[in-house]
Amino acid sequence: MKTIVSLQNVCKAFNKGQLQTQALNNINLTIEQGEFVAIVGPSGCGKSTLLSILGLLEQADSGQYHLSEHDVSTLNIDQSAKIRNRHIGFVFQSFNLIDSLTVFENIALPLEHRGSKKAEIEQAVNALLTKLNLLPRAAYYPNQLSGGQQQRVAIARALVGQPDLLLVDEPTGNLDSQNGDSVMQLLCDLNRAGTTIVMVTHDNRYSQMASRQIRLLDGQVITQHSGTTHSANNTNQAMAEAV
Ligand SMILES: Nc1ncnc2c1ncn2[C@@H]1O[C@H](COP(=O)(O)OP(=O)(O)OP(=O)(O)O)[C@@H](O)[C@H]1O
Repeated sequence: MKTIVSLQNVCKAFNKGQLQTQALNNINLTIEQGEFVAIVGPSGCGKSTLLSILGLLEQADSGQYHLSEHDVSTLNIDQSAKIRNRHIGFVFQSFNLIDSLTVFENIALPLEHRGSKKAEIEQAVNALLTKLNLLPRAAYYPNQLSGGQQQRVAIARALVGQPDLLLVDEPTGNLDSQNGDSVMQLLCDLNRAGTTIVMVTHDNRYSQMASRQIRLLDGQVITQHSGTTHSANNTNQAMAEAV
């Protein structure tokens, strides 16, 4: 099995005036291809910082980060952007779609940045629109969509470049429970089809649907549990049991 993420002794501190916060303290973590990992823990324990480092939005102060076969511990901004575009898809709680672009154009963005050919972009975007039941909304703008539809567009945008790793930050945080459940169902389906996912969530119901839960406290990994390998049935069962 291919290792997608390898973190060794990763530390990250933030300085504000005289105050220093050790957001991550010696994190060691390996994530294999095809895993669905939930990162959980109380507010301030370092979940978002860890996701930002995994997504090359922040750099660790010390330690090693290998993403697929690349040592990405010490990249400059341009190198990080290039690796991020090729290897990482990011889904945010607040969707982060561009309001002035249509659904199609939003999803196409990562491939536009990559300089892909028009025909290739059309094929990839249309395939995802079909897969995620968004084809009838291709020409809509984000503010003409429900929250659940917007999050599906954001997921399509994150996937269009066929990343090695999908990073998902509180994907259901801005959604009602029905739309939240359907976005989680989509993530489980994508994982079953092979997508490697790391998700930060406060929602115990949803973290149980991942194949592994990593619990942080004060910037350290305190426990790791393997959950059930989800099938369509036990995804529904996990939701039902957790209500
Ligand atoms: N840019 C920053 N400047 C200063 N301190 C920061 C910064 N970002 C995070 N921190 C601090 O680092 C620690 C970890 O923050 P982080 O946002 O990673 O936690 P979290 O587990 O994601 O919290 P939440 O669940 O509330 O989103 C916190 O104590 C936070 O105050």
